[in-house]
Amino acid sequence: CECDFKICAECFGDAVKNAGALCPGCKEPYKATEMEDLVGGGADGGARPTLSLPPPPGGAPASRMERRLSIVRSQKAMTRSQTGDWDHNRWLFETKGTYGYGNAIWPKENDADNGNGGSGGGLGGTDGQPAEFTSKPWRPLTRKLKIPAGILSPYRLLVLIRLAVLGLFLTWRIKHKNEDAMWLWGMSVVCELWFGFSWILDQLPKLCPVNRATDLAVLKDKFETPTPSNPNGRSDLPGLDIYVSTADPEKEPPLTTANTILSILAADYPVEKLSCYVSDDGGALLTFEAMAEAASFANMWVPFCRKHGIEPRNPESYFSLKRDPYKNKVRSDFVKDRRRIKREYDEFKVRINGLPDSIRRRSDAYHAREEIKAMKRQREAALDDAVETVKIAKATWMADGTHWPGTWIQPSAEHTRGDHAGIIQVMLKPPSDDPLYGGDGEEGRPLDFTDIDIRLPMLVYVSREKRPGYDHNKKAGAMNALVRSSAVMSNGPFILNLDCDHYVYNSQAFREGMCFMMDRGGDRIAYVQFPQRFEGIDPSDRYANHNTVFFDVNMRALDGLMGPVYVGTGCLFRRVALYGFDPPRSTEHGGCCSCCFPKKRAWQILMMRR
Ligand SMILES: O=c1ccn([C@@H]2O[C@H](COP(=O)(O)OP(=O)(O)O[C@H]3O[C@H](CO)[C@@H](O)[C@H](O)[C@H]3O)[C@@H](O)[C@H]2O)c(=O)[nH]1
Ligand SMILES: [Mn+2]
Repeated sequence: CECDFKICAECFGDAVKNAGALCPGCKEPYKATEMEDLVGGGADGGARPTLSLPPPPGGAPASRMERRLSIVRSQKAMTRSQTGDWDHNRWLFETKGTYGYGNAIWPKENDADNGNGGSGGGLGGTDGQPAEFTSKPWRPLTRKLKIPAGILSPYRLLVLIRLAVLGLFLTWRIKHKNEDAMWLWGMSVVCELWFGFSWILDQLPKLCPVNRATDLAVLKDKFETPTPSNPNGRSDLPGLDIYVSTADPEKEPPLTTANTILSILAADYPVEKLSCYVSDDGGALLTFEAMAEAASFANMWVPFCRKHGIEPRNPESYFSLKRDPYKNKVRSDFVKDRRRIKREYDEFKVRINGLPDSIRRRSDAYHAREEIKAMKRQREAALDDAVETVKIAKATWMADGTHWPGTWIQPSAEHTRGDHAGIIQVMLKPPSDDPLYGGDGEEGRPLDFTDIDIRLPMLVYVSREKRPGYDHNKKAGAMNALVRSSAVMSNGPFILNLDCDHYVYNSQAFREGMCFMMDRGGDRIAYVQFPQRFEGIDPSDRYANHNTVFFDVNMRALDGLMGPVYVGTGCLFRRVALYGFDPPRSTEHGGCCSCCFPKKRAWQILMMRR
């Protein structure tokens, strides 16, 4: 199959026998040519079974097509950010109605509420489907959308004019030597040449930026719709491991980390396929207990988000939204539920903020007890000797009355930041495979979660071992430790990493990322990166903290070339890509190659299957 999903020869043989078999990778029917090649090239040659494959689903009726595309509606209301401030990013790009496809940027309110995505989808206008969409015999999960020539051509022209001016200037500079100050002249020529060269390097990728759109409805169709082999319509999406790194509970408040975790646990992705790993490089009990609190609050927060389609699913941001929370909410008990959750969240905050104190008090109490014990023991052991003052290290104690293996508040040997044991603790155990519905609001349960799945994804706390004399490589080291530890626990084929101060703004984002990975030819993609958006920046953004040029111009432009650079966070990886294999072949992007050399390609596939 074109997606190169590897299956063993026998399974493929079976698939060939069953007419209409789908490739388990991209859920597309196998193409007849591949099968003929396989059978023809097989050891026994000869007998070719006649195959009756279903016709390619290219000519789907227009009404279905329309349903799959959501249409960008009024742009005016969207130019205000969630804090109510003027949003330059969006104004700059969305006024054309063509910007922002398939990215995690502020999901449209209507989509967020009806929950079934298409959030990235949409066409610049209402006119028909894009050519990329209709020309393919299969239904693509993603589309590449060209930037309209009206926007790009003037920009290219400007680049050309500047290039010409630059050329003229440099010739003038070189031709007009300054005899009085040759050194100065030489140096400025070298510098100007260098600046010119680096400017060209900077401009070239920008000549062909791309936008991408995902189609969440197709993803749902392919992976989550009941089929004969999957009558319950259980999700077939791949496992996803989310890594959150935190290093220091003083600089990175545990409340922020807890909010990040909550936004991940509440994301719209099959619960049994999602696992969340927190890496704590500080090895702090404070972070550990904050995560435990978050896990317990999630029992309420996550079903609440599912029930009412909350966006964003980070409680701190949600409760500080300036817009009307009751808009587009249909369920009559929303007001009551929201009020209740708000109160619970406030109590949760108080608990988290009280943790440092409670840990200290607890440790003091245990320490006093230990000291008395030690004193007694000493008195019994050496009645006559001169009694020395007992001195024991002041440990940090866990709630169950044992020493915390990580960093202690008062550092002592083997309990400092750079020297402590490894800790791994499952905070939420892996959920059952089938949905577990909550009960009504009675029996002590605060909210009515009838028909709402109340399962939570797995949550694991990891603090890697650290010893003096080793280079722990900061965040990269933490990521490595998580790659290894998650490999023996959930081993999700995809990995997404986030810093503790970043959260998932759009609950559909994981699905959107997966569209790229599961699309035909997606096996050649090592990672998909989300742009970063920032909150709490001053309204006029005088220091350009939104970093718009970087995320929305440079990175998109590089995407049109060979792919953007990795920026360190918010990145969805294919796990095997991190395992150090050779990159996949660089030729063959489908298109012309595959139609010119069908034979060769079929053979290649065949070889790999063997
Ligand atoms: O020993 C360490 C040090 C840092 N971190 C984590 O690494 C992340 C990023 O560190 P930070 O100091 O916040 O760097 P920033 O400059 O804010 O981060 C940006 O730049 C980094 C690289 O320069 C990227 O790794 C980050 O993803 C990117 O957000 C945070 O989650 C930290 O908790 C660790 O896990 N262990
Ligand atoms: Mn940071």
